[in-house]
Amino acid sequence: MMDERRESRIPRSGIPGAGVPAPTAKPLETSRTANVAPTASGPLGKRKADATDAAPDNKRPTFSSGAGARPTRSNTTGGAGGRTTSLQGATSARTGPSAGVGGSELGPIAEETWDDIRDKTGQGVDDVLNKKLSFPKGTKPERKVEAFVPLVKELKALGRHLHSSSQRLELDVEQWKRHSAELSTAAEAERKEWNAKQEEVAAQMTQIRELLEMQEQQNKQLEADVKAGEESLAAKEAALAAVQGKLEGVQGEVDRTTKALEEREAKIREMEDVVRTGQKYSTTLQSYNTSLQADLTAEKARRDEVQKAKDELQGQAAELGGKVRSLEQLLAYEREQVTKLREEREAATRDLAMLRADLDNTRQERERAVADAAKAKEDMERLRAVGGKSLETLEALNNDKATMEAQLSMQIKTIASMREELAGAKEGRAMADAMADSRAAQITELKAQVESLQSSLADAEKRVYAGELIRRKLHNIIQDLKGNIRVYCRVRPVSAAEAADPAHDSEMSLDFPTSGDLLGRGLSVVVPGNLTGQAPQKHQFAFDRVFSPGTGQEMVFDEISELVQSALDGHKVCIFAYGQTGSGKTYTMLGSRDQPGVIPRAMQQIFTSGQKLAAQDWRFNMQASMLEIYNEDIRDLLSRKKDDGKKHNVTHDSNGVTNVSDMTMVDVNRPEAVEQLLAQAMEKRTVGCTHLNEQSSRSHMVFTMRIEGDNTATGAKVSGVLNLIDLAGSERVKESGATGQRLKEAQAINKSLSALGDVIMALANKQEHVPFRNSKLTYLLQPCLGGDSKTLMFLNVAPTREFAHESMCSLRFGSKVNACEINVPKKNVVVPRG
Ligand SMILES: Nc1ncnc2c1ncn2[C@@H]1O[C@H](COP(=O)(O)OP(=O)(O)OP(=O)(O)O)[C@@H](O)[C@H]1O
Repeated sequence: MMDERRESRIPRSGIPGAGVPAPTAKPLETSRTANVAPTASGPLGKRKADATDAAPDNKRPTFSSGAGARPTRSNTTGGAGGRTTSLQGATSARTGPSAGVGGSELGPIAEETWDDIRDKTGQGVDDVLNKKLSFPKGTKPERKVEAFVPLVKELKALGRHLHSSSQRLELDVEQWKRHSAELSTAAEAERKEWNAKQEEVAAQMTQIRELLEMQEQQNKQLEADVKAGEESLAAKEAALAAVQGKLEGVQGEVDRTTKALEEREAKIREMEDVVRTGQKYSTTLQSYNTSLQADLTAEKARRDEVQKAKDELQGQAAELGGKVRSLEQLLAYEREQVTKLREEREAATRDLAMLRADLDNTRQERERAVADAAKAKEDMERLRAVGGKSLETLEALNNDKATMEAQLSMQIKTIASMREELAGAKEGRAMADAMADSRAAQITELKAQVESLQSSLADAEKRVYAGELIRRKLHNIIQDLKGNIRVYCRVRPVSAAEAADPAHDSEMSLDFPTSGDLLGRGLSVVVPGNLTGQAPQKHQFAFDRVFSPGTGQEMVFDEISELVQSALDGHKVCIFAYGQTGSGKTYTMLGSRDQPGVIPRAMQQIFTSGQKLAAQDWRFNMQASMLEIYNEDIRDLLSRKKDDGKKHNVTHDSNGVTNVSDMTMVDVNRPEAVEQLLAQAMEKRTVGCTHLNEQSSRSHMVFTMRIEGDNTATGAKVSGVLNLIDLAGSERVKESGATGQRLKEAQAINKSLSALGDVIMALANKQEHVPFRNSKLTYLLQPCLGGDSKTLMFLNVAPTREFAHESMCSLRFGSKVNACEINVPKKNVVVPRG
């Protein structure tokens, strides 16, 4: 700062005495501060004196540091003395070794550079130049000269400094000139280039101007168009405003429609999702179905094989049974023989004993006779000896002896023959014993054979039963997968009254296949011809199962027990009986005390299974309700009052569970409780005598059981519903002979059944609208018919020709129902997390 301040005092016109013109003060400063490079304020711009910044740059001149290099202090450092510029300094310099007097004496003094002096004394150029020395009077000239020496040195140094600065400046100027010439050349080239570019730009400008003119013309045209457009727009806007009003009105409608549409679309999307999922599921199910079908076919083949084996075994068993019977007869005969022989042997033994006794007697008698003869001989001898005995006595004695001897020989013969007989009897007994033993061995062997045959028969029967169970399960699975309503057709037997009634055509109109694919599934009906000449016609039908008249209640229930079971597994199950009046619906669903039907058996099964499942920590809570639909009114059959007068409404919740308002729900936990409820309900149910059925149901009866189960160990929950429905029978009003109240009932029944027919048709034809709401019955059955319930219909049919037309109608209806697809039944199970 100090330097700058001082140096600024250098006159701009130049340094007097330096002889170097200073173009401006700046070059001087430059030489002072950086004598190797022009300062930033110089014409060449700022340049660092740093050697690393010496990169060649064509546009900037480079300066050699040699010529302008500032001498280093060591080069210039002289002795310590002679550096002061003041008198006081001169005084101190006097002690220096170089102190001398006069100009010649200045030569040997080491020359200080101006920079050293300036640094040391802090003087500027002006200070030195303007320095004046004054001496007191009488100062000796030598002293004065001495005093002038430092000033001279300073001036010399300044002179040298200015000289070298001027040289450097000259060099700089030289370089500057060179650079300037280079720049001029470059500038000239650039100017030429620039001129060329300018010309180019001018040409472009001309083009642009032309374009602009064209654009302007177009703009004008456009403006005119816009104006015309604006006018027509204004006109249109006016028209639009008029339409706008109308449009706003329509818009509201459109908005509403759009909203409805969006809702519909959302629903459609939802449905599509459901359909897609369903399709995926269906594909999976189809493949599963195919594999099940294959399994079923294999199972059927196995069943057929087993059946064949069973038949063979049964044949063998029958044959063996015959053999066993004949052997048993033989055995009985042999036993009889053995008994007889035993008796004979005992009789022979008894005879022998008697003979032995006789023999002993005879022996004794003979011995006695021999003794008597010996005595008589002795007597005779004695008489002869005495000489006086008569000849007659002797002869008599001889005769006695002869008789006795004859008797003896006869007895000996008898004994011999008796001995022979005894030996023969003994032989016969031994033979009989041996025969009896061999027969007994044969019988044991045969018994073992029979037992083994019976056990293999039992095995075969077990296998047949197991195969049958598998078939039934597979059938049920397939039914579930198909999602169809199952139809089991049941044909009742001809009643005694029908058989006895001469006016009743009690010939069978139905026929059942005895073999082949439709065995147990098919039936044909012959519709008799009529007076108009129409020939009798035979129609074939096939259902999921057909029960011929001989089928008992147990077997029928056996076929649906799986379905009932699934209510306990959390499914909605619906079983209903349909058919003409008197065809056996109530018999099938309720049965009698001796022959209980589906409802009591289902209850029994559910309670038994529930108890079994208790071992696996399941607890069930069951509630029952019963209602009838009579003349389109719902009545609570479990209400204590005869007619509670309540209006009952049917609703279905989002899970497809049906609720009927104000119904009596009874907790049931044992089958007997259900029996009581059934008895109570049956007393209340509307039943009447008709021409066709003594105890005809005049209403549709619905028994509902809700089953809630939870597993105390796993926390799983199930919720199932079992709907068991006994529909009122369809009837031809004319033939039923109904009048008055019965006629009204019949009409209501027929109306609701025809509504059921409409619903079935709509479902079978996959119509968009299904008229569930057309009757209380169809609305109540909606989840069973159109939902995800497992549904089965008993199609009850009367067997005789009398009812052939009604049977035809029922069978056709059954086929339609069988074709109805409902959703794949789903289980209501909550499985706890983790
Ligand atoms: N499978 C069967 N075996 C023996 N008897 C039967 C069978 N089916 C029905 N019956 C008898 O036939 C008669 C009529 O049966 P049921 O009352 O069950 O008919 P329904 O279809 O319910 O008639 P409705 O519609 O008039 O009520 C009854 O006496 C019943 O015992």
